[in-house]
Amino acid sequence: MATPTQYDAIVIGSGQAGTPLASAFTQAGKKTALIERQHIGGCCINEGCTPTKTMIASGRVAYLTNRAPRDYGVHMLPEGTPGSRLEIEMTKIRQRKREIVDQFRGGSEKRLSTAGVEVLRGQAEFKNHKQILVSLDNGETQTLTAELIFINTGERPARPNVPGVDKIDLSRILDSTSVMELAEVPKHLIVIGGGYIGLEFGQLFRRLGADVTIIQRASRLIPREDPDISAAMLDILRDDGIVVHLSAEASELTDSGGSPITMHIKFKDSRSIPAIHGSHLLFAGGRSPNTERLNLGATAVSTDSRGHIPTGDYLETSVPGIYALGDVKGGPAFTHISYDDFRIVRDHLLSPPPTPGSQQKPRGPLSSRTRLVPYTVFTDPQMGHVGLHEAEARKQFPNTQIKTAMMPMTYVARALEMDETRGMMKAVVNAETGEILGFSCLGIEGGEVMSIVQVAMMGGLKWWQLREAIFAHPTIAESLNNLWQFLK
Ligand SMILES: Cc1cc2nc3c(=O)[nH]c(=O)nc-3n(C[C@H](O)[C@H](O)[C@H](O)COP(=O)(O)OP(=O)(O)OC[C@H]3O[C@@H](n4cnc5c(N)ncnc54)[C@H](O)[C@@H]3O)c2cc1C
Ligand SMILES: NC(=O)c1ccc[n+]([C@@H]2O[C@H](COP(=O)([O-])OP(=O)(O)OC[C@H]3O[C@@H](n4cnc5c(N)ncnc54)[C@H](O)[C@@H]3O)[C@@H](O)[C@H]2O)c1
Repeated sequence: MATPTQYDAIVIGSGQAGTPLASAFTQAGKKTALIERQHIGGCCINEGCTPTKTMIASGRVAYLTNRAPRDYGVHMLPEGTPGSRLEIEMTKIRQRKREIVDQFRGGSEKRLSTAGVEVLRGQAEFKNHKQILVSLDNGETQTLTAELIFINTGERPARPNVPGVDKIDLSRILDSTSVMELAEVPKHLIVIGGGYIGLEFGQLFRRLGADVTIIQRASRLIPREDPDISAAMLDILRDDGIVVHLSAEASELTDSGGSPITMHIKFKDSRSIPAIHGSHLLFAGGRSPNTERLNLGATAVSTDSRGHIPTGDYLETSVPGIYALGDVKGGPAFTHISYDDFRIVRDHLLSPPPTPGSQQKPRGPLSSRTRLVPYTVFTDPQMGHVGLHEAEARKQFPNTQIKTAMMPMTYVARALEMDETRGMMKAVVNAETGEILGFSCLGIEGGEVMSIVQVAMMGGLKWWQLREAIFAHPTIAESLNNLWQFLK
């Protein structure tokens, strides 16, 4: 048997943490191997954030084009004549998406090559807690060994588990990756799952002209969010013409009659509706971790009931020297959190970059437990959130007076001027100290508004300092002066 090749560090998976980590280790003079079985850059660049947000940009143009004559007095002539209607060129939308993905992936590949990282293309699995076997794409195998091993293998779409799904033509059953490769707009897209993926794609395809029905098992959409936000999101999607069934599950799928997909729906209460018919089914019911092919049984690395790898505050697994970063550790499943996992590991195992003018680290000791977690759902309007939701704050601080401020976007001058008044803002504060504990903005540019409050939270500003801050007029940000009048 060939002697294993010795490295200082092995990174499995070229996700949002593994890619910069491999570069940082190599640049620190450590012999590092990065093993990737599919695309450099992982999910975000290839199948997640980048392609979805590129296509969602087309959806917004379609939305505004539809509203242009009615709401903004903007006309494209000739109009009102037979044949004047919005036409969607799905292949052009898809091509734009492919080009942006290629550009972003190429950038990642170039950065790795410039850093001098040794990239192995193939599938990695553990032989023991210090050795990795790689089944290379060229059919050969290679064994590597290192004192430090980093798992950044991410997640993949969970398989649809609806009875009858195996009888449906496979080209009609889509996940978050294949739905972006459609050459035509589906006639009627049935979306299973009312989480971020279901909402972003459901709204996109509605805007491109599809009938869309969302079937959500939970009693509300985006159930991890504040109930007030979920309710406002439901209003927005219904206003867009999307049919939403809550507390509902597909009980059976059949391929019958003129429609390719017939779905029978079971509600948690006594409601019943006739079967619905769709042209395509998008399964957006969650994601599963890529751990089952890692042969973790050859190590003592623990996994939870769903296959995620739990870690400590500094991302070490149950085995010293083996770390897990990104979605594979069980969330929060966001690109910027995976990237921050890279920062945490870098700062603990390599020297952190110096902070100009100070001996201190930029954020104090980095840890996955103490960080603020912001995120944005790219529906339109966006839903940006940072920190605690009201219920979380009340649970975490039972003996503290918690107050909330809720303001509809109809109170925001800039939103009125733009005729984009759907949604609301909600802030959660410690009423005794003035500390801002959490903030959500479901509204036009909600992600950007949230980021302003995030920076205020990072700087320890009290809510009244935002009330008195001078913001340029008329920005959406200036509504952070007015929000606090609703505090109770
Ligand atoms: C449709 C969609 C939209 C999204 N939109 C957003 C968004 O707008 N904003 C946001 O913050 N997040 C978004 N996300 C989530 C985001 O993409 C992930 O949180 C992010 O990519 C972090 O992933 P990661 O670093 O854990 O690993 P990943 O990016 O998933 O990379 C893991 C890599 O490991 C490789 N791999 C797996 N197993 C092995 C093995 N055994 N051997 C070798 N290689 C292996 C895989 O091929 C993959 O390249 C979205 C996700 C989806 C699906
Ligand atoms: N903008 C962003 O940041 C963004 C966008 C997309 C995805 N993501 C990340 O990807 C993760 C996965 O997203 P997701 O939307 O797939 O998962 P999710 O877990 O957020 O939502 C899935 C939803 O589907 C429902 N569901 C599951 N099985 C069902 C069934 N059989 N019938 C009806 N409903 C069912 C669940 O109740 C749940 O609300 C997110 O949690 C997020 O971290 C982020």
